[in-house]
Amino acid sequence: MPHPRVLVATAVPAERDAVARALSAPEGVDTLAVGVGPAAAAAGTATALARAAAEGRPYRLVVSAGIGGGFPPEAPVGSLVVADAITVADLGAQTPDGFAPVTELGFGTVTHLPPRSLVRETADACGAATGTVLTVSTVTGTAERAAELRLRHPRALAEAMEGFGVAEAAVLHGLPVLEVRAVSNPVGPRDRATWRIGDALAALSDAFGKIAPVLERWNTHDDTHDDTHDTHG
Ligand SMILES: O=C(O)c1cccc(C(=O)CC[C@H]2O[C@@H](n3cnc4c(=O)[nH]cnc43)[C@H](O)[C@@H]2O)c1
Repeated sequence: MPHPRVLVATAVPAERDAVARALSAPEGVDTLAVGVGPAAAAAGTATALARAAAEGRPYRLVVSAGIGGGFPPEAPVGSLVVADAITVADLGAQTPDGFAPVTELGFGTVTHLPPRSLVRETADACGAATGTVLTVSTVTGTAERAAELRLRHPRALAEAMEGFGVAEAAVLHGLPVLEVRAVSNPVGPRDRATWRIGDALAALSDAFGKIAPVLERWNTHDDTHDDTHDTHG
């Protein structure tokens, strides 16, 4: 069987291309645009993982990558964030007492934890901050919602729309997962004019030039902490 590979799942082709052009020896790392949002990300990633396994060339690591919103001041536009926790922020129920995550309702999980050693090595290689990256189905558009998210998730550095979906697919296949985000905009009041998508894509590409060797050599056995779930919401 050929050496198992790494799958990097992005939302859109522009992110996929930013990652792919940074890979000097792309034999071990595949890039795939799976669509925007957690459902498309989960479906696209799970399909790719299942197909690869059925063809006898399974993946050993899955990476969710792309642009994202950064919580100021810790994650300014143009900076990089590597998730040490991938948390879905809006999967639950609105109750008279506020938001209740699905875990409080007795279902599923809301957080996947990437392997510690992989987070550390990846962040060191590209100069990224590490913290929680939230997955949302609706891009935050007000200061009030940003504050609410930070109150609920004090370690959150960034939000995006795919990480948790990619992680669910990876865990289903028994694989470790990582999330890497290049910050294109602040999380807060919606102001499309402030989005720096080109700068973020350039930062994403630069980051993958530095982290590809880490991804290629990282071995699951380096870290056993890859399937622990935080149930705090
Ligand atoms: O409505 C807008 O103003 C707007 C402008 C440009 C792009 C969008 C998106 O919805 C892009 C979502 C896409 O990019 C990731 N992303 C980037 N920044 C954020 C964010 O602050 N919050 C959530 N997701 C973000 C996301 O992963 C999607 O793939 C909207």
